[in-house]
Amino acid sequence: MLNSLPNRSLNRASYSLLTLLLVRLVTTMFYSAISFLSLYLFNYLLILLLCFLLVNSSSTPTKIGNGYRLISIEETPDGGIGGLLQVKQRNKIYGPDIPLLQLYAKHETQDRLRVHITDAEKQRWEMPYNLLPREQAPALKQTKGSSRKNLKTVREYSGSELIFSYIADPFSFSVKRKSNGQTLFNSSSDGSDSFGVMVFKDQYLEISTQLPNYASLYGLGENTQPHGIKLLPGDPYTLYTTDISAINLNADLYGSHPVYMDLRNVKGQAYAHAVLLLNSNGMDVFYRGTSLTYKIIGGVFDFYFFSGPSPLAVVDQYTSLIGRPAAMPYWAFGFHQCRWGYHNLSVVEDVVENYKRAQIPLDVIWNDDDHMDGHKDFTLNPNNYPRPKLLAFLEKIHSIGMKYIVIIDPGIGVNSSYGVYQRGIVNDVFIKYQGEPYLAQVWPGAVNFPDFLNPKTVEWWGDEIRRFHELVPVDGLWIDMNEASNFCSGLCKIPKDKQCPSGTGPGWVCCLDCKNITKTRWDDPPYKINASGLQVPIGYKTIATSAVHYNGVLEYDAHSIYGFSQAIATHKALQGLEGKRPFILSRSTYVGSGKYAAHWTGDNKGTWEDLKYSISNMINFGIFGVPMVGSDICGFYPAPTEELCNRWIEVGAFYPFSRDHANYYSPRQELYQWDSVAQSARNALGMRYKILPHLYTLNYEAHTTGAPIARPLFFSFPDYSECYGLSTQFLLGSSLMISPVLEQGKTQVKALFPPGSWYSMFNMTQIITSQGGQYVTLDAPLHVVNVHLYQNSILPMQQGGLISKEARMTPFTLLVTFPAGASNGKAAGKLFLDDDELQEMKLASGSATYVDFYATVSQGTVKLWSEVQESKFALDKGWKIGKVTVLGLVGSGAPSSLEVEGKPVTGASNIELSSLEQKYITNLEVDDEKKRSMVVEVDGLEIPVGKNFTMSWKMGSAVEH
Ligand SMILES: OC[C@H]1O[C@H](O[C@H]2[C@H](O)[C@@H](O)[C@@H](O[C@H]3[C@H](O)[C@@H](O)[C@@H](O)O[C@@H]3CO)O[C@@H]2CO)[C@H](O)[C@@H](O)[C@@H]1O
Repeated sequence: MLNSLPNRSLNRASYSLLTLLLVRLVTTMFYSAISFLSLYLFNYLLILLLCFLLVNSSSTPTKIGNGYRLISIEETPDGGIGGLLQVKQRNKIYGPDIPLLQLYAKHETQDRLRVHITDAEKQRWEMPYNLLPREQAPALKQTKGSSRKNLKTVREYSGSELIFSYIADPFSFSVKRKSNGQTLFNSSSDGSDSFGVMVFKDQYLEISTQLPNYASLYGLGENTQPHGIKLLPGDPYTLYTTDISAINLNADLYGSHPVYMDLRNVKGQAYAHAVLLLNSNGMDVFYRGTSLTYKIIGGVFDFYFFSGPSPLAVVDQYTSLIGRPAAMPYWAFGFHQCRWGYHNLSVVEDVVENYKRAQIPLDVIWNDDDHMDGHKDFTLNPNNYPRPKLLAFLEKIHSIGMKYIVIIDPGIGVNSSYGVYQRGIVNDVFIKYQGEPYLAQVWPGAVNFPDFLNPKTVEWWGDEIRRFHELVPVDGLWIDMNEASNFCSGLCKIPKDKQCPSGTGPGWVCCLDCKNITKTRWDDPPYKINASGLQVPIGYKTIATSAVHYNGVLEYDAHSIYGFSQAIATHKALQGLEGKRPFILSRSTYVGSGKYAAHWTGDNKGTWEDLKYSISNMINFGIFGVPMVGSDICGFYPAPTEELCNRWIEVGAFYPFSRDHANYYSPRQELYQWDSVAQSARNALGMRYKILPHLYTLNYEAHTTGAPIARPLFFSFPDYSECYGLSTQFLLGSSLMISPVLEQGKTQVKALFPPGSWYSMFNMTQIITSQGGQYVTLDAPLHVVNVHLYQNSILPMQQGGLISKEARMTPFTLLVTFPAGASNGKAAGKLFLDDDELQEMKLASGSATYVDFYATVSQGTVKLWSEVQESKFALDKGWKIGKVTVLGLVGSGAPSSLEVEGKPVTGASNIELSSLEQKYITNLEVDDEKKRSMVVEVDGLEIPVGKNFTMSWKMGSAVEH
C-alpha cells in the first residue's frame, strides 16, 4: 500500500498470537473438566473474537493522508494560475498534514510547464534559487483572499503543447499533450491500493501519477540497474547522495537526479517527455509499471514538465532550465591516466614515459591524494613530491600539451598548524553542529566540512584554490567524497588518548569517539527512505542531518546538493584564475551539476558486470545533463583480468570522459602493463584520437543544446521500439555506434542495427538492414571493437596522434556515407573548432569557426560542399581538408569529371574507387555486377577548413534504381 502505513509486521504478530491462543484453547479444552468448560470457553472465545478483529483491522490500510480540496483559484500577475488547497481531514501519521497549501502552475515556455505546491502560510525549504537560477514561484498568501467564483470542479489551462488541468475535490492534477491528447501525468487515483491521494506534511510528501503500461521510463538516478537503462517496476529508486559505489545495484549512489524521461510509441510514432521533481530531500520513487509514486521527506512539490516530443528536444528543454553542460577543453577528450598509489613523482614520470614508449595516446596524468602532505588538501608532500621537481615535470609535460589534475576532498583536516584549516576557522566557513564546526573523519583523519552555501566559504575556497594554483599550476580539479562522505556517523570527538590514523585502507574505519544522534526529527524522520539500499539512518556515514548550514539551513534539506554546491564554488574559483575554461570532475552530482563539472561513476569493480553497467550509467548521465562522463577503465578494484582490461579499453575509448583509474591496493593497470591491452588501446584510442573533432563538436552541441555526447540508440531511432531497452551499445552523437564485447571469452558480438546502412569505421565494410532493423553477429577478436557510422553522415576526422594537441593539427578527412546502393542520397555533418583555452565556448569571430558539410548523390553525380560560419579562426589556424572518402555509392568504372571549386581537377591519381565488401544484406537485391556499392576516395586535396568549398564528380556508369 503506497498511501497507507506498512502493516505486515502487525499482521504477523496478530497471527502468531492467534495461533498460540488456539493451541492453548485446544489443550485446555482437552484437559478441562466439562464443569469448567463454559467459563473458560467463554473467555477464550472472547479473546479469539478480539484477535480476529485485530487481524481484520490491521489488514485495512491506515491512510497517511486524506487529500486536499481546492478552495480558490485565480490567474497570477505573471500569467500563471494560483490557488489554495485545504486539507480535507488531518491525521498525524508521519506528522500532521499542512492545513493550507498554495498551488501555482505556469506555462513557463512553449514546451515547459511548472507545477509548484507548497505550504501557503510558511516558507519551506526548496532548491535555492541562487544555486539553480529560475523563475521565482509567487510569494506566499498571494492567493489567500482570492475569490471562489472562478472555481470549477474541473478546469484546463493550455500552453502551446502541454495542457494543465485539475480536479478540485479531492485535488489532483494532470498534464496532457495537446497534439495527440495523451495524458502524461495524472495524480488522480486510479482506484488501486497502490495509489493514494496527495499528502503534504512537514517531513512526508507523497504524490503519484498514473502511467500507461507501454511507457518506457529512463532516469531517476544515480542508480545502477542490472537490466540496463530502462526503469523496471519493483524496488524503490532511492535518491539521496551517498558514498556507495556503482557496484551496488539499485541503491542510492553518489548523485541525486529526480528526473525521468518517458518515451511512448503511439502507433509507430514516438513521443518523449520528461518530468523533473525539483526537490533536494531524500526520496523513494516507486515505479509500478502503471503508476509512479514519490515519497519524499521534505521540501516542496516543484514539478517541471518538458514536452519534447523527441528525446533530443527533451534534453534541450531540460538543460535550458537546469543549465547547459559545461564546455570542456579539447584536451579533456584525450585519454587520462590516474591511480591511487603513485607514491612519488618518479612513478608518475615513468607512467608518462611508458605510455609514450608503448605508443598509446595520453593527454592527462592525475594524482590521487599521494602528492599531499598527510592527505591534506592543497598541500604537497615535500619528500615524495618535492615542489621544484614537480614544477620541472609540469613544465615538461605542459610544453607538449599534456595536462595535470589532482584530487581535493571537501573534508579539511582539523590541525591547528594547517593554513587551510586555520583560515577556514578564522573565516567561519564550516558546517556547524550546536554552534561548533561539525567533526567528521575522512582521509586526513578528523575533518570539518566547508559549507558551500555560505558566500564566505565560496570566497575562502576560491582563495585556497588560488594559493594552491600558485604552488602547483594544475589544469583541473577532481572533487571527490562530496556526498559528503564521512567514515564516522553521529556526534564525534577526537579521542584523547588515541592517535587517529589517517590515510589509505584502514583510514576509512572510524576512529573518532562518536555517539548516535537520534533525538531530533531530522536525524530520525518518521518516514525512512531506503538509504544505502538498507534503510540505514539518513545520517549514516555522512554529515549529521541536524547539522546546520549558513542561514540556518539544515543538512537534512541540503544534503544532496553538497557536491553540487562544491562544484559551483570550485568552478567559480578556477574561472577566476587564468581566465581559462575550467575542468572539474565531481563524484556527487545533482540537477544542474553538468553546468560545472564532469562526472565519473565512482568506485566500480573490475568485473564483466561492471563493464556492462558502465554503459547504462554513462547514458543516464547524458539524460541528466552531465554529458562528460565515464567509468574507471579496467575497474577501480580489485584487479581486472587481462582479457577484461582489453575489452574495457575498447568501450572506455569511447566514453566521453576516458580515464583509467585504480585503487591503492589493486595491482598496476596502466594500459601498457599488458602487451595485448596495449594493442587494443592503440586500436581503440587510435580511433578516438581520429574522431576527436567529432567529440569536440559534440561537446559544443552539448554546451549549446544539452544533447548528450554518448546516447542510447533511441535518441536517433525513437520510432524503433526494438532499441528502447538496449544498454549494451551506444551512440556518440547521432550516428556513430559502438557495439563492444561485454562478455568473457567472446570473439563475436550480437549487435542491433536499426534500419539502414552502416559502415565499419575500421575496415569500411557495410551492413544493410531491412526496415525492421536486425541483430547481426559481428566478428570481434580480442583487439577489435566494432564501431559503425550510419548512412547520411559526414564525419570530420583527423589523423590521430599521441597527444590531442598534435592530433588536432593534422589534416582532415571527411567520411561521407550514403545509403548503400541508392542512386539518390543526402548526407550532412558538422564541425566546431575554437580556441579551447578561452572560457566561453561560443561562435565568435576570431575565436571559433563552425562548418556545416553537405553531400548529395543524384543521377550519378556526387556533390559535396560546406557552409562556414565565422571562418577567421579556422583559416588563421591553417587547417586543411586533405581527403574525402565516400561510402555507399553505386557505379562501376572510374569516377570522372572531378571538380573542386568549379575547376576541373586533372589527373586520375587523386580520385580512387574500390568496391566495398557487403557484409550483410537483407532487403537489397544485389547484382554484383551492377549495384556494388563503392568506396570513393578523393585524396591529395588541400581545401582550407573555414573556406566555403564545393566539389563534385561523376560516378562511372551509375546505375539508376
Ligand atoms: O582518494 C581515494 C579514493 O577515494 C574514493 O574512494 C573511496 C571511498 O569513497 C571510500 O568510502 C572507501 O570505500 C571503501 C568502503 O568504505 C569499504 O567499505 C569497502 O566497500 O571498499 C570501498 C572501496 O575501496 O574507500 C574508497 C577508496 O578505496 C574515490 O572514489 C576513489 O576514486 C579515490 O581513489
